[in-house]
Amino acid sequence: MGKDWADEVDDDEVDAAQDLRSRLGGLAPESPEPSSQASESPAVASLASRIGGLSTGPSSSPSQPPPSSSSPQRERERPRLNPQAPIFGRALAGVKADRTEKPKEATPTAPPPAPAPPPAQKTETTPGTPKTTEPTKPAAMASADDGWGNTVAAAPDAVDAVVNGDGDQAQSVDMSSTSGLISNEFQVEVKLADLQADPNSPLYSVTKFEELPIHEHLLKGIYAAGFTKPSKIQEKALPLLIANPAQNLIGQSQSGTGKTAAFALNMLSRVDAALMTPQAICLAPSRELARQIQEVVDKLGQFTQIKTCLAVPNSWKRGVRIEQQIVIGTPGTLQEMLRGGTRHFDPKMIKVFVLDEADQMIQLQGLGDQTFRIKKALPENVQNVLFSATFPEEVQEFAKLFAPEANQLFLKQEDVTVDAIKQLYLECDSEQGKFEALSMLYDCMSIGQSIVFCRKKMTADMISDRLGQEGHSVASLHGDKLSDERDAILDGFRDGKTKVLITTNVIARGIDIQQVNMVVNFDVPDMGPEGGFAPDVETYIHRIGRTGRFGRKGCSVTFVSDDRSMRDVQSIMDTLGKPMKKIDARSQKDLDQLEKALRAAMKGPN
Ligand SMILES: Nc1ncnc2c1ncn2[C@@H]1O[C@H](COP(=O)(O)OP(=O)(O)OP(=O)(O)O)[C@@H](O)[C@H]1O
Repeated sequence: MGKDWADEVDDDEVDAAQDLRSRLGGLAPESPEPSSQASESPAVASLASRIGGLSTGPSSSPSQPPPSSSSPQRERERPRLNPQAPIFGRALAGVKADRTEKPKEATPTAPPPAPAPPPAQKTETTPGTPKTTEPTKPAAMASADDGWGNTVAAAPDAVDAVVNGDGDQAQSVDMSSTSGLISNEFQVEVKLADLQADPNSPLYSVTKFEELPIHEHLLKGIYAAGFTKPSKIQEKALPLLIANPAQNLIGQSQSGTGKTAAFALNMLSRVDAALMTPQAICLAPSRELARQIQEVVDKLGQFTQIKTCLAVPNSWKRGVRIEQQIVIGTPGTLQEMLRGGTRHFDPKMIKVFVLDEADQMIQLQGLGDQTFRIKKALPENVQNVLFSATFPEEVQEFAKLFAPEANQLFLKQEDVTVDAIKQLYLECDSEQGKFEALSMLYDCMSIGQSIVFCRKKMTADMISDRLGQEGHSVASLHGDKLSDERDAILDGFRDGKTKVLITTNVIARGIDIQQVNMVVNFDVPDMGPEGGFAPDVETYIHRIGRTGRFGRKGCSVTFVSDDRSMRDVQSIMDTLGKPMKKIDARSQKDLDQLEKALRAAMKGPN
């Protein structure tokens, strides 16, 4: 399961390694004061030592960033990127030369007009600006090779479109401008109707929202959000969640399939807007995810009088009574709120307790301790709702203890990843080779938007600085940044002001930015020192799940640079039962193929 040993955690959490079962039984020792920042484990340097043995690449210490003093020189020597030219031939020449052998009921105030679903064919623009345009025109597309020998359709000119092999979806990207830091106009059109009609799709359902037991004010919110039909998890979970008497639920569904709306609608259905006190709590592992969930709840609940309160560091005032019906936050801040007894709100009024990313929220190390303490303050008959894209077997057992007699919706292991995400791995010679590759990938990464995940905050900053020096539009986000800064960085990325976000596991889970069409694992995720640095399959699943949201396509590229990272990737492939396409950074043919495949997978211009 995902570990937070490097930087995954919210900045006000504490670690605890107590036995979960005993905590479930009768815990409640006084909780420690949360620290103000996530700490960097000293063990994070160990990747460097593992890589140390390899490669004849440029001789920087693998644990260190490439020497910055050498960068400007290299930058001057490197030809400027030309969007028309093949990317990798130029880029990795040095790498190739250096390569050696490698191993309830809402209380409405005004009666609403009867809600009506939006048209089935949905067009979305950059978040927040719903816009209707003509559907994409697959007929205008020309056939092309996607780089792997599959035929895809490619549209010419400014709007390039690709229909996937099954012809089940049409998307287009309009890149009116692809250069400049803040000037791109990015537009994605998605036709979901066909996808939602495919019984094998996690987005499929036989039901309409009106057939679910949802209040008409919430139906209005659903349609205002642009949803036409429920996804599979929504169709299955909502009737179980909303039924009375309330029952616990543990729900698993692939990343990007609409779990948030499922638990948000349940909270909105169960709280009473006439009562000016919290009645539902939703916990998430990061401030970014908590903010996002709040936005979803606010949007779906916009035709009710229900209000939400964000409980993350610097978002609330100590001593001020909380009157909003739904509190969404991170465990450390919730604990702080509850530390004053009933001063901020009466926890005995809570009816619903939701854990998003639940497997992480109840894990032994990290957030679990705080989560369990909060649960102890709530009434025994609270409805416990646990959602995640991943529930490793051992965590399923804990989840069932946390939410006794829960209705359970679990996926088969082979179904946990979304097929629309094309998974690749790129063999590099060394850490330095990884930087070279990343720099050269930038043209592909910036066709839409991309997230680059690294193990360490320091690496994220260093990559960001370096790409920035090359004139690229990037930002880094991790737990060492101040709260306001973190918010501004993610908002800027959401708004498309930044094309590439370099980050740690802090936003590996839950973050929903539809235009992200590429994820790069600069480092293969691992379990850290407590997990013996074993590959972290769950974190891998969540990381790549930042793309391919609700039927969109995307691709992930995982960098390997030594025997160990290769073994880790192999192990992830074995666990998921899905091969990743290998790209050899030494092979011009492979690199050309990669570029072609990435462009095809990301609907970029060919
Ligand atoms: N019924 C629907 N119709 C269309 N779009 C939907 C529907 N439900 C959710 N979405 C959209 O799908 C996207 C992904 O939803 P969400 O973030 O809830 O996924 P998730 O399952 O929680 O993913 P993760 O496991 O990564 O947290 C969001 O942009 C959301 O607005």
